[in-house]
Amino acid sequence: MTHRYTFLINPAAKSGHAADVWQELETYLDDEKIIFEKFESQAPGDITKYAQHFVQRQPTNNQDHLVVVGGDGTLNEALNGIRDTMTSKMVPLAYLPAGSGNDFARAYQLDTVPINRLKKIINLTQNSSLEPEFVDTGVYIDRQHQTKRYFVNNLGIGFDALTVNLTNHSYLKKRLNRLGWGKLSYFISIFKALSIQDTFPLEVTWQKQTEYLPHTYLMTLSNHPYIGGGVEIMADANPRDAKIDLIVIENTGSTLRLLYILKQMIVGKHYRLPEVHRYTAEQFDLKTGRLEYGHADGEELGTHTFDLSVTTQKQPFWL
Ligand SMILES: Nc1ncnc2c1ncn2[C@@H]1O[C@H](COP(=O)(O)OP(=O)(O)OP(=O)(O)O)[C@@H](O)[C@H]1O
Repeated sequence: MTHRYTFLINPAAKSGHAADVWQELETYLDDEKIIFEKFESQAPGDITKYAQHFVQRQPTNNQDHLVVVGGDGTLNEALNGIRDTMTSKMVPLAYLPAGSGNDFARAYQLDTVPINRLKKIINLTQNSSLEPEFVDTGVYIDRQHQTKRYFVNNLGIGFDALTVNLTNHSYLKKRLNRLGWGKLSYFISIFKALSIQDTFPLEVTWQKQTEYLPHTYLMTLSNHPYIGGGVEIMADANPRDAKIDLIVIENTGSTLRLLYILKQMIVGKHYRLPEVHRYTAEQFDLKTGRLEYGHADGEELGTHTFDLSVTTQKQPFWL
């Protein structure tokens, strides 16, 4: 039976580098006479719509494959698209990393050389003895806005969300991405965020326990160890255990102390510090008491107080 591929491409990922990646892939697909169709996003939100459309029209055979080309934000959009639809179909996702952070690719050790990754996806999907792997994705209900959304990597409130916001709006990001120094814009934003971010009260409830953390600086929920393009914030987070991992870092002292905590985080010794709180559970309820930035997979959630219920759901991926 013939395999067909639907590619959802975000040409704007990595400040336009993904468009070049796609050109190279398209040439290969044509040369190899692989049957495919492509949908290139014109604006944020398009990938979600294309993914919904794929699920709605997908016949019940497993010869039709959905491949996402872009960064973590693009993958987030695709995941939300396939889950938004009312159908109970579980659509496996294939992902070809072409973004700046690529934390999903890092977590699952995906090949980041585009042609190699494409060949792997074709191999995986055409080998009838292989199955997609079910791994954890985060699902959160925003009680204030009555919405339900999904994330592939992490959801953050406070310092890392502010850093995401500053990076996304940084004029340097584009330039540095073009030079291949995309990470530098993230580091510059970290320093800016350090001078802006204040602490906020957070209430964490899990397994019938509640903890109140009045001086929260950073709060990250994650399916796997990485945030921000390779910062190993929770080395022991397991993306296959049907549990969600949470880290909260409080700031009760000076900026110097904060820098020390962040430095300890980079070398993986932060868990032992009293300001660092680490949890793993099947479900969390989280409430913040001040206006804060939020993000999910680097996609901005706006600035507001948060009242979230977060758990995990398995999603099949061609890894
Ligand atoms: N055609 C488009 N033009 C502008 N922005 C787009 C377009 N299509 C999608 N987007 C938006 O581009 C943003 C960035 O995408 P994405 O996160 O995939 O790339 P990235 O930021 O380079 O990579 P990473 O998240 O891995 O660091 C997303 O918010 C997405 O909604």
